[in-house]
Amino acid sequence: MGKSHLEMVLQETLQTNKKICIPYIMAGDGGLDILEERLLFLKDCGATAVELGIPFSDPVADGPTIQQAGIRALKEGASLSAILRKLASFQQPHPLPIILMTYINPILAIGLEEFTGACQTAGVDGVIIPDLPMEEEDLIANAFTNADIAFIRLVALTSPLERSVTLANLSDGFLYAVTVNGTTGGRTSHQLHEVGPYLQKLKSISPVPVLAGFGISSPGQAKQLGSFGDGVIIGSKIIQLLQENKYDEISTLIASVS
Ligand SMILES: O=P(O)(O)OC[C@@H](O)[C@@H](O)c1c[nH]c2ccccc12
Repeated sequence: MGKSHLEMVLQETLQTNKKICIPYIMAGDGGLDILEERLLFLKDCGATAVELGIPFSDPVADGPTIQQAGIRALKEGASLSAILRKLASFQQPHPLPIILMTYINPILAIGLEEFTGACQTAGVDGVIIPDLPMEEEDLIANAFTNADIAFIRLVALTSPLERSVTLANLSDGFLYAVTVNGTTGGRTSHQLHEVGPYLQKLKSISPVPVLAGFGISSPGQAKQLGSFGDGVIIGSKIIQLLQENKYDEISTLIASVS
């Protein structure tokens, strides 16, 4: 596979000695009509790419903030198909690369081929599927490779080294390093004596950039965790600040990473 749009944008950021910041928002939270505006806003804040959550009824990896955002989005009628149709209606290329974060069920419900085709039409650059174990990914991974969609793998603090190496080598675009044992959501601190060496180790073995995610909720944390690898992903805090209309704080949080 040639270098994807996502890979190029990430590389450009790192080449200018900046860290990568990928905010996560829930598609359809606040209605799908404000999605385009939010993408532009995040771009203006200096985000490198955006991780766009697909609301799902059984979000096993998510804490309360994202669960609530998912419930709001589902009430607004947001579904995987509706979100892909909406993205397809925006001007392309999108202001920044779009990575869908979806559980596997919604993909299987619309069908793998239908999904990859709709992602291409919608200008989706990458996909994260947190409940698809490496052992069961073959069919799906091949479909993404053929469609030129980056399939981003996750590693956990508890992943044995050998497994992390395999995942890092498989991962397209970047490697998502989960920095807590638990669900998504803001925490005031991380176990840095454990997380620091974990991120540094991943960085030393990974051919793609390593991004830290889960529990980052302040500029200080973002800077600190970003410094061990290539950048960070911030979800729950961004969702909370959007909900409170605290746009300046979002801007400060994203700017703190680079
Ligand atoms: O919300 P946090 O703690 O900042 O974590 C990032 C996260 O929101 C986003 O990447 C994400 C949302 N839901 C997920 C499920 C699994 C893995 C990752 C995610």
